Amino acid sequence: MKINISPKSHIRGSITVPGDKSISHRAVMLSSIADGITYIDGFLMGADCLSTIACFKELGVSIDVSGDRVCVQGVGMHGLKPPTHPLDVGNSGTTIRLLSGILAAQHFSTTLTGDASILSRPMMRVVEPLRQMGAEINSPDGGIHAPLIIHGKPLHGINYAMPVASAQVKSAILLAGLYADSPTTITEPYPSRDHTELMLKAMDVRILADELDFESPRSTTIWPAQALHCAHINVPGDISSAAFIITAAMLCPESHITIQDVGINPTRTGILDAYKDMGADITISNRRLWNMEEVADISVATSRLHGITISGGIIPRLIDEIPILAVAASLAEGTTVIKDAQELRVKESDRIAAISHMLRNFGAEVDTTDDSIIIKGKSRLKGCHTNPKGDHRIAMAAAIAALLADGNTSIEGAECVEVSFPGFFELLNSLGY
Ligand SMILES: O=C(O)C1=C[C@@H](OP(=O)(O)O)[C@@H](O)[C@H](O)C1
Ligand SMILES: C=C(OP(=O)(O)O)C(=O)O
Repeated sequence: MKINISPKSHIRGSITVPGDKSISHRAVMLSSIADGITYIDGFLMGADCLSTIACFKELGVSIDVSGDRVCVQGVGMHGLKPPTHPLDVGNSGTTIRLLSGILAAQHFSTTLTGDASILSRPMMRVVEPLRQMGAEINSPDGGIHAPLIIHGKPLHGINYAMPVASAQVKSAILLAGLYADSPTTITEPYPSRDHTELMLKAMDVRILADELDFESPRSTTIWPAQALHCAHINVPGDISSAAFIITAAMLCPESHITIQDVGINPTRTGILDAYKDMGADITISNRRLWNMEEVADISVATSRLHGITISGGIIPRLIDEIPILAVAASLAEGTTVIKDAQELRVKESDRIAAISHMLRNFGAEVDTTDDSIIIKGKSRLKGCHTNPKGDHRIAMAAAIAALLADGNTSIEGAECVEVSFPGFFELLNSLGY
């Protein structure tokens, strides 16, 4: 599907964004292996989270969807059934990696596969620690890429130092650790999102993490569990989706927007910190807790931005927001340098290459290295024809750039936004004029 976008002069309104993708995945996974029924409200009906639901249905869990409420009839930690054919995770890295941790401990074998992007993403980062725990995981190339063939085994607790800060790897190990015969400790170089830990804690699992210090390694220990208990999960709005609207409001003239009920877990708010450092007019109000997750309303007004340099511990806290941050940087005064971002090379696409390709299409000045992006502001963006090649975050970043460019833009294959933000274009249309 090709979408045409013309510039907008104002972005105004009071809105909500769809549910958090990371929390939605975890809600289905954990309630499936919990005892009893769980109601999940505000679930993200995006393609990635629907893949997670489809996989658990194949594993014998009864899951009903009505509106944005999901009802999961938990089968207990040992109640999953062997699937009759390979499980398809679609485009979702979170699904394949977290599910690997659960399947490694089952009494049956499963094959996990996905789309072309998934088949090219690195899997050894989960295969290696799960093998250390006793799992048997194979693939045609020895575990480097999916399809993964997982033969469930009795697992042992391990002490594991993760080479990269990745919530998917950490969560896979924690989920396997639920089933192990002794405690498991994981240390990450910097804290990554901790939704799995908070949800497990809310389900009465014994789990303990170091105090949050964004610039230091963080260790987390999980003790084996007998059972998980849950009844209701309210999913907050996804800050990664809100970031696109926040950016549009900061950069369009005479704009003001409030986004209600957004998750502001501190392991996810790197984008707000970076934007504030760039001079953004952002206010957080109405803070409260939903199932141990912090939630708030975020208000943003048109802002004069300047370039910044970011590196180290903030990177995992805004990893999915770097495509849209790069658009903001192209319109900020001065240069922005994003360092230590090598993980972007192994997302749905090589996002370092994709960001620079997309921004150059709009006429911005961008340089890259193996692990960094350097953006020279302040460009005058020019409408263009661009193809995000199936990467939802690149497509949405291009759409926001298009609102701010001179002339019209067309985005090829724009339907990929459904992966994480169903209704994105409709929402954008309803906000500006
Ligand atoms: O755990 C999660 O829900 C996610 C973790 C991040 O990936 P990594 O763990 O690979 O950094 C992020 O990019 C992804 O969109 C969602
Ligand atoms: C990287 C992403 O997701 P995943 O790894 O789950 O495919 C993303 O949503 O930007």
